[in-house]
Amino acid sequence: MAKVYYNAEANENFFNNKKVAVIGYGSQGHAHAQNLRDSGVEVIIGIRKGKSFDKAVEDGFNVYTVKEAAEQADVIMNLLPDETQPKVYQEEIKPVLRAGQALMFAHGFNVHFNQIVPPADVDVLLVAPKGPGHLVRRTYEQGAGVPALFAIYQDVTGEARELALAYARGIGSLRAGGLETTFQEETETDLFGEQAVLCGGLTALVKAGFETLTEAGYQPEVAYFECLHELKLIIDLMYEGGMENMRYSISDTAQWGDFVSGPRVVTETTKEAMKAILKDIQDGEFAKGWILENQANRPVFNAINNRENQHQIEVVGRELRKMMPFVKPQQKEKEVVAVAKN
Ligand SMILES: NC(=O)C1=CN([C@@H]2O[C@H](COP(=O)(O)OP(=O)(O)OC[C@H]3O[C@@H](n4cnc5c(N)ncnc54)[C@H](OP(=O)(O)O)[C@@H]3O)[C@@H](O)[C@H]2O)C=CC1
Ligand SMILES: CC[C@](O)(C(C)=O)C(=O)O
Ligand SMILES: [Mg+2]
Ligand SMILES: [Mg+2]
Repeated sequence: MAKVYYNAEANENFFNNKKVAVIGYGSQGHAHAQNLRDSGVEVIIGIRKGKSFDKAVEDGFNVYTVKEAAEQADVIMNLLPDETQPKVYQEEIKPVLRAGQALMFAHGFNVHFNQIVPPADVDVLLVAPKGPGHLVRRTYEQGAGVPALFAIYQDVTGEARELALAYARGIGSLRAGGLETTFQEETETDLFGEQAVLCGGLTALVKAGFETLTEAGYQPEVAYFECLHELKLIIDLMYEGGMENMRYSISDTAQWGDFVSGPRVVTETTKEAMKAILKDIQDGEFAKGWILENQANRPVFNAINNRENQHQIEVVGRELRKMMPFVKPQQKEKEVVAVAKN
């Protein structure tokens, strides 16, 4: 089994007399910054003027431009969106990078696909939480954490590994476990996971189930509860104790249906499609498409996003959730609804 690192294996004093600049204050940025601060690390924020800037100030941080923050920090954690990182790096980080500083990422995309080529005299590493930023913060506050991968791309100071572990500890990830990897493995597995299983695979599965029921004449509200709402309850059981634990809790009828019908939905053809997705990731085809889509100002991304937000499962879900005050939107929902109405 791979070695898994926990709090005891990280140097809790590593950040004494060191300053961390968290660049970006979005999903991961706010979580890293607040968790590190609560772990006793001196954190400053580098961000453009706007919503995140105001939020970081409101949360009590010293907030600077990206350039100013990068200049005064020992460790620079790059938490801008992947697609904006190369330009901001070229214009605001690279000009002030000093030998011996550490340049960090939470995803290897730009380094692995050569969109950012760091100079040879800085440490380059990643600490990539395996979970959404808002959960990185929420679980930390609950005394738990989200597991993380860490990888060293360049170690000029001889301290990069110690930094990676101390950083992962500071954001709470070593409460759950840290695994060493490479930039290549983190990038390719992360892209594959989000496309084929966690986000793309899951939403496609849920929509197909919902559409199958509603097209057969069943009530959309019933289909919503069956295919989306209950998913969290089922996933919670898998999160807590694997598929075995979920199957222990469901009826034997459901378990038999799971065994005989699951493989009819996810077939060898599905696996072939997954292999094709993985190949596109490995040979850079997916990265190329995403970079070009951003250069063209995201026409396809925006069109699909609007269409998805208006899908019947989303419209019905918004109404049903209003009657479940315990299912509170914790972050984005208001903005998503506003976009869907436009
Ligand atoms: N989202 C997640 O949970 C995960 C993300 N990651 C990785 O973490 C990194 C950050 O992603 P994520 O947290 O989703 O990013 P978000 O989109 O949530 O946040 C991006 C932040 O960067 C700011 N920003 C955007 N453009 C600029 C710019 N040109 N100059 C200065 N600031 C800017 C935004 O500010 P503003 O409000 O002004 O737009 C915002 O604060 C990525 O590498 C991603 O792959 C890794 C694991 C999980
Ligand atoms: C699953 C999506 C993710 O990879 C993540 C939250 O880990 C991301 O890029 O947001
Ligand atoms: Mg991920
Ligand atoms: Mg990802």
